[in-house]
Amino acid sequence: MYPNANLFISGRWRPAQGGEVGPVFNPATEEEIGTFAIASIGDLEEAVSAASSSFAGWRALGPLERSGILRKASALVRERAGAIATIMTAEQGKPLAEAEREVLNSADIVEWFAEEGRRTYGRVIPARTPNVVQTVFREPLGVVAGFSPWNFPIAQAARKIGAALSAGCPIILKGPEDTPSCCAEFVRAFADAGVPAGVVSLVFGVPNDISDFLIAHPAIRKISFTGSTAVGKMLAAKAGAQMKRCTMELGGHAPAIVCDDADFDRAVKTLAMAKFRNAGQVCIAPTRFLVQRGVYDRFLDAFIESAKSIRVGDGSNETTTMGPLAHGRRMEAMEELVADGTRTGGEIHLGGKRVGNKGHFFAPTVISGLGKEARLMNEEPFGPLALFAPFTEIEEVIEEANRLPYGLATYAFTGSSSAAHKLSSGIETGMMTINHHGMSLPELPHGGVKDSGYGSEGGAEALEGYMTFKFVTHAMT
Ligand SMILES: O=CCCC(=O)O
Repeated sequence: MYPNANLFISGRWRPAQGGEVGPVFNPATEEEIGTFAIASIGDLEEAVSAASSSFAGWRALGPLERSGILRKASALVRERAGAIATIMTAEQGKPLAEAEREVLNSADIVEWFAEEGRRTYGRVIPARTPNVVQTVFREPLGVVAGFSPWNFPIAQAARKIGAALSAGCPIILKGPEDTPSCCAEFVRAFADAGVPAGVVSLVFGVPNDISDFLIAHPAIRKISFTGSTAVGKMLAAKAGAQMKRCTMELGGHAPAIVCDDADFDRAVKTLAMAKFRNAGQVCIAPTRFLVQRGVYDRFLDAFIESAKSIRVGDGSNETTTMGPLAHGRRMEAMEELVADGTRTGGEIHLGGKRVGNKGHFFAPTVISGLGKEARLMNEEPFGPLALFAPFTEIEEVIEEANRLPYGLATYAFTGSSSAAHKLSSGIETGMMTINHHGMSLPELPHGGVKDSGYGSEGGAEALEGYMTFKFVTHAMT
């Protein structure tokens, strides 16, 4: 039974003031399975007013008590993981096991922020003159507007809610309209754990209307957005005009570099898993497979074999290892990108087309020989497309990695510490994982450079984004 997604405002679950709703579809069947409430301006006004009123109390509660409430929320999420994962699979499509891992990972994220929020210390700076005390206090910024995406409908909400609340900031989260109910169930854990009214609000609606209203509102002090670079730039511009702090976790086009001396089997296994998890709808997914010439043909063949073993299907079926794309817009995007790729000389080794004629299923796809002008070599595919190209020298692959304006994640496999050092120092990237998949854990920084955004959604760096400093110098009398 799919629960329709309501708004959560002033500590109450309720429909939108005007009763307006939008449809939610199951991407595996294309059937309408429920609805989400569309917030009106009146709803948003109430959410901002409740959040503003809650700020002083939440801040005054202090890190220890806030931590206790967050730990309780995290425990509730763990207890409810099975039920929440079932909803996620129904509305987002990912296989049940992946959905459950995401829910548990989200509980970890909240728990980690609960702990780290207890360590938001200031500092004392020795003064140049006697009887002067110079102190730097770290204070919560105020009410946050968070915008979380449909690809990880809970994990990305967890990063924003966890960081904001542990820092002492109330948050109004605009959840993903394509996958609203699992996000609502996640927020329910905070409500049930005793987060005071107004400290967390959840809204859905017309994204542009919501961002226009929230970003312009004087009570909102910080924006945290995860999504495409195009939308991120738009929101950052609006926020910039209002002098508001932002964390922007945007698109990527990750290079996956495999050198001749890499641990071959490990590289194939790790990169195939990273490419096709969540049907490639992952901001840090490896996209450009840049493989050194000595192992290029063998690696391409082995990767194709690995991709062939993927079982595409309804995520609620236990044997499925890759679900559908989350909505029809992604299917159209895949078809257009592949058509452009073949027009510009790309060779399709595997997939390249939809699977079946019902549901948004797109085959795991491997393409090589794309020119640098191909859209695929420049635009984030956000789907199960792996693009292969050979390289000879390390310097050449660094240049190719840096060619695009993106700089989110980079993967590298090499047995040489000197090559690893050249790659990690030469590539403009927010995150780099060498010889394994080592990103996305709660304690690690998570963010990019260049058009991939700024700020961090993970680690101690994330908390910085929700705090400001106040310097006080005091001459004792
Ligand atoms: O899509 C971006 C997030 C990826 C992750 O948390 O692993």
